[in-house]
Amino acid sequence: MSIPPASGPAAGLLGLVAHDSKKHDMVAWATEHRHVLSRFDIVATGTTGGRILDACPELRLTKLKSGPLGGDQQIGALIAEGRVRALVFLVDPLTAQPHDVDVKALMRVALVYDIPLALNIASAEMLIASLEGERG
Ligand SMILES: O=C(CO)COP(=O)(O)O
Repeated sequence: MSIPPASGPAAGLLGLVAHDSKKHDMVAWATEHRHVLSRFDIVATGTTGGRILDACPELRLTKLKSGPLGGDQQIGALIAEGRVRALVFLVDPLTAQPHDVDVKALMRVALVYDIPLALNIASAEMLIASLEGERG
């Protein structure tokens, strides 16, 4: 993986992650807001990132490992390093995840470092509206 350095007009990475049943919502959200997302360097778990890039190939998005294979932990590590500005993590509350410990750890580290964390589309809409306003 090659994560861009933390500098430039939109410093700080955006993290994008979605469980399988939420990937369609993530792609629709990213497509709708691609003009805002294009101002940022993005990191995403592998499958989520691939789906977003299929729809929005212009985005500066680094695909990490798939969530169950350590991708959630990679994003958590970037949060702990102070690299992540905000995280959209569309979780499936109705399906057990084999890597539930990783899911909880990612949410927990986002809380520990007090970064904006959107766990559903309603919150993701508010988050992106805030980013759009900030960045003009
Ligand atoms: O499992 C995930 C988040 O917990 C997401 O991983 P993928 O984007 O690789 O499906």
